[in-house]
Amino acid sequence: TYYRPHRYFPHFIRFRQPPAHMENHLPEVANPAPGPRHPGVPRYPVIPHIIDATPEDIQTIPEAIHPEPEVVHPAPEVVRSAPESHYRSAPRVNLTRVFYGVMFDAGSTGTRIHIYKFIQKDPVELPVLDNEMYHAVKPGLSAYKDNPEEGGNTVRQLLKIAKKTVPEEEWRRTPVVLKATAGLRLLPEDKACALLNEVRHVFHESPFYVPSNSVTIMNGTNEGMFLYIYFFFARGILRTVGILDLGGGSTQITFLPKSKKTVESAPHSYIAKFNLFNSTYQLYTHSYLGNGLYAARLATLGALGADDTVPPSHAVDLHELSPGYAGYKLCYYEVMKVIKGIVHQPYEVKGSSVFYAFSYYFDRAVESGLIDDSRGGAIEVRDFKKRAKEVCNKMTQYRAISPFLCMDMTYITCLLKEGFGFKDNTVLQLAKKVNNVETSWALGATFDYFRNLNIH
Ligand SMILES: O=c1ccn([C@@H]2O[C@H](COP(=O)(O)OP(=O)(O)O)[C@@H](O)[C@H]2O)c(=O)[nH]1
Repeated sequence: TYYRPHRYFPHFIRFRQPPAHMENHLPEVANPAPGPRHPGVPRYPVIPHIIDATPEDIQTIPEAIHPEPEVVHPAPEVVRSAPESHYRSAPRVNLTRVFYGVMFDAGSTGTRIHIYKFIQKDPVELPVLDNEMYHAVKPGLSAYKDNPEEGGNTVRQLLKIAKKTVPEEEWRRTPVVLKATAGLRLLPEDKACALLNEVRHVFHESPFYVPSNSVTIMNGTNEGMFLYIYFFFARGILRTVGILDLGGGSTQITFLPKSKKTVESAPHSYIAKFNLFNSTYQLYTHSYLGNGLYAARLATLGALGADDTVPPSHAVDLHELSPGYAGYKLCYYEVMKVIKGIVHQPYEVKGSSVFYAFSYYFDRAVESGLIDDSRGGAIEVRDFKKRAKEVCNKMTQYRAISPFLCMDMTYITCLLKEGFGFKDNTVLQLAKKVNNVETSWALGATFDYFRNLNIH
């Protein structure tokens, strides 16, 4: 568990209210539409609309579609002193509101809770993230597919942290939301439903506000898009950034295309649109289900079942399965089967953009000694390849670190080169945190959820 006090929304960015007709069309979340107030439904501070996700029906918009958000100089933080008579005639109203949001990330390899505290000084400004409490448990919910009650217990444990973090008087109006990713997407429907129902039950037992549809399986497009939104707030820039995310069950690629050709040559469903600061943005984003690191291991070993994303504990490396069958080249040949013909090569990755790479890209780069755990760092695609060769050809040296390191490093190299089509010299910026904030789609999703909860 850790507690991260920070304010990372660039406070110089003022929000401009988008047109009222803009609606969110997130397919998997049927959030309550703003409407008449219902008894028992908490009221939230006015949160400006920030995201418009419309995965389908994209029109090509002109090349210059990516304006920088308007930068407005900050209003002075310190309130100037006024004569006493002024206070008497016009007392100052404190518009500052504090509110919380609890987002669960039910991933294939673990369940994580993000407890966000927001401060909004003015209803027309974007709220500022004051701090975040984060805790993760392993394994993920999908590991409890045959025992949903146990899965529910992991969520119950994490909710205890939320109760300790959120002041009691705020519980009733603090929403709890869980979004599941690849682990549950890969389960048979009945098993996934049983787990989601159990979580719903646990949520309703809790003193928090449970919005309708607060427990869902998120679609891959939104996973990529919410991570992008997170990145925007963490970095304060939207231009020329690409993101690669490698989870246990799925892998995502998301970037803001610079070239019209990228949009035109991409499969229709890979282009998503959203609205931020009154501007429309088009993203290239896709999640490859079954191409996460753990799922790829199983597929390479020929052991992928429909409802498995985590290898059994007795799983062994490819080299152990086939004595004498060692070395980078042979491993590359095997993992290639998991990628070939599945992964689309966007037109633009051949260019010189820098891509940020998170999650298992980061973890494996650390384990193989390519980067430092605390600092992260920039490497080239060819560095993954070089280190993969070293690891595979010196298995005895690396086996103690991870018996799967050769396969994982080879898979990452193959995914980047043969899958997405990156050049050897493409720079990958590896990070666990951006501006001291751990990378997660959870923040983008929390903002989107709050907008929909904005019941007047
Ligand atoms: O808040 C988070 C959530 C996940 N991860 C990383 O994401 C990877 C696993 O993702 P997950 O289990 O969610 O896989 P998915 O279900 O998306 O395939 C691991 O490297 C985690 O350390 C992380 O760094 N921070």
